[in-house]
Amino acid sequence: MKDLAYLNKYLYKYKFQLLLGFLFVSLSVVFSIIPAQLVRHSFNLVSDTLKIYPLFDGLTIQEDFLGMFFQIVVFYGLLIVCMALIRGAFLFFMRQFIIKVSRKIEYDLKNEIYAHYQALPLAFYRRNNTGDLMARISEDVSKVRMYLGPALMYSVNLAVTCVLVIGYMLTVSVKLTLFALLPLPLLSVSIYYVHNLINKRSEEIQESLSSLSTFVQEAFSGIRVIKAFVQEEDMLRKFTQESKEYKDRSLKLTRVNALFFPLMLALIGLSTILTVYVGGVEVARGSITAGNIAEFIMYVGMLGWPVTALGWVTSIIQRAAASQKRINEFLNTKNDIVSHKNIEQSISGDVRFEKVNFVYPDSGVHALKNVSFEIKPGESLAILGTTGSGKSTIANLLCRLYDVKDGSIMIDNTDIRDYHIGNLRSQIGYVPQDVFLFSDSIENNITFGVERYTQEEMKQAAKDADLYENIQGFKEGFATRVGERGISLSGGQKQRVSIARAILRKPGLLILDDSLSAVDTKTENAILNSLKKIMENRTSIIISHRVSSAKLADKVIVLDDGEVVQNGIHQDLVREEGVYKDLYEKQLKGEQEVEATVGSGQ
Ligand SMILES: Nc1ncnc2c1ncn2[C@@H]1O[C@H](COP(=O)(O)OP(=O)(O)OP(=O)(O)O)[C@@H](O)[C@H]1O
Repeated sequence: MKDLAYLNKYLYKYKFQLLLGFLFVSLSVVFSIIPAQLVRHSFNLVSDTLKIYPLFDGLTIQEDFLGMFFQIVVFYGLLIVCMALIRGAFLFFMRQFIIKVSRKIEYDLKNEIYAHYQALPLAFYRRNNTGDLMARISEDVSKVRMYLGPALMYSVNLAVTCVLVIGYMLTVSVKLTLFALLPLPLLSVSIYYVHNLINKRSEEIQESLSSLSTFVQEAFSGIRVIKAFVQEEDMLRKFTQESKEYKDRSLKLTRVNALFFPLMLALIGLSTILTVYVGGVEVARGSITAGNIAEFIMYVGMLGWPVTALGWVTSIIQRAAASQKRINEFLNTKNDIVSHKNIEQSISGDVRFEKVNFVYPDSGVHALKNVSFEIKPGESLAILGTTGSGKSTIANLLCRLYDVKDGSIMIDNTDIRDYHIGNLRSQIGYVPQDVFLFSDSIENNITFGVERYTQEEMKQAAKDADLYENIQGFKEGFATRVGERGISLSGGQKQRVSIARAILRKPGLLILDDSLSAVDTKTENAILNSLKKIMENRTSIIISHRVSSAKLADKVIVLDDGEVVQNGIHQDLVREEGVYKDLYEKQLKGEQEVEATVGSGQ
């Protein structure tokens, strides 16, 4: 329960609307009690009239008496209808205020969680899977909203109804009140259990549904592999199995759901029977009137729903508390990548690694060992190495996706940890290894994150990334949509959109993390030559497996198992015995073989 205290700040924010909502709840209860009392009066009136009427037998006054009696009954009827209308209006305002507040808090909470997610470091995303992140911002927030809206509303309704109705019932007859209320706690407890069962079954269904959707989503994304491996039949069998699981669980829920209303009606019915029986005995004794029985039956009806809601509300609150606990776990996760000095300055691209050792906090992998190198503004550095040797880790550290703990990284003679993170990142053009394009137009993908740009600048970025000609070939040019519901770009085209995106920001530091792997050597050379012009007074880092990418760079470092094993310039390194020369010869031989095959037309 203490987890839900986190939401108090929001309840406080909307306190006036909530208080108004609670006022309307109370008024609606008052206006549901008045009709019951009017019914008692009219019942008593009818029974009194039935007693008096025969006394006027044979007198002319009997006709007038009857007329007056009907008028009064009609008057009572109209009054009851009016009360019902007024109550209806209050119920409307009650929902308008309380449920609206719950929706507003749901909106605020989602925004808060999303903003917090975005601030958290990459390590957080590696620890938690996407499904879990999504569940907390959607399902868990919805469960919390049930507490803020319906649960609060019905709790207040229950409290006011119980105080007013039971209070009044006790003044009429303590004995009748006790008998009438006897089955109601049973109702509350059984609804609590039934509702918990319903929740359990619903969660099972939710699980089934999410596994079914994951299955379908993977099957559609991987349709090429499925067709190539002729697995359609097998996939259909698995789908049918998942689907059957979902159906069976849904049927189980339907069975429990069917229990809800009969149970409620049976217990309220039991209350009514007890009221009529015990009330009848009391009327015979003359301690209460027939009107009292009629009004008690109405009271029992009025208490039925709030008492049912008590079981329901208890279960909602329990679930909301569990959900809020999960949300709080994420909200309390601290971002450990922080700057104390928050320096904001434009960088010229002087980069220095000084004895950097880096161990990934989540996996414990020692990715960089004593790495030192320096790049001057305007220089380009190629980082080569075998897979897993730590190349991308250098890019991660430069973008401050992780912070270095041992050794230091200096940019323009300032420790990278002293920069304002947003300011630093906005000056880095980072093209990650796994290219990501949004389902949007090519233009929006290129200009992502750049607020001001001219069409000319955007086109120039596309030209420098050797992409312009390709885009001209598309019917809608830069407005062509990519990704889902758009066209599919080739691997090399995607990489070049990503490069154009980085170039357009006119970065002080450009990092290409294996971003030319999907283009041929001719395109690779064209892009690297354009980059040379653009990056004249800036720095570029080209991470690659290919020597062809490295030979145009001013400097090369070779990594092996996190260590710098060679450094120098291409011309020297190809002569020096070592990894670089081996790689160069292997790749040269590969290229010659390809040329020979193409040349002989095989
Ligand atoms: N985010 C991460 N969390 C934990 N461990 C990581 C993470 N990223 C990389 N590693 C580990 O660190 C080591 C170096 O990885 P890195 O991605 O820097 O290699 P790389 O040289 O870029 O490889 P490749 O050429 O295959 O991309 C690897 O053993 C890898 O498993």
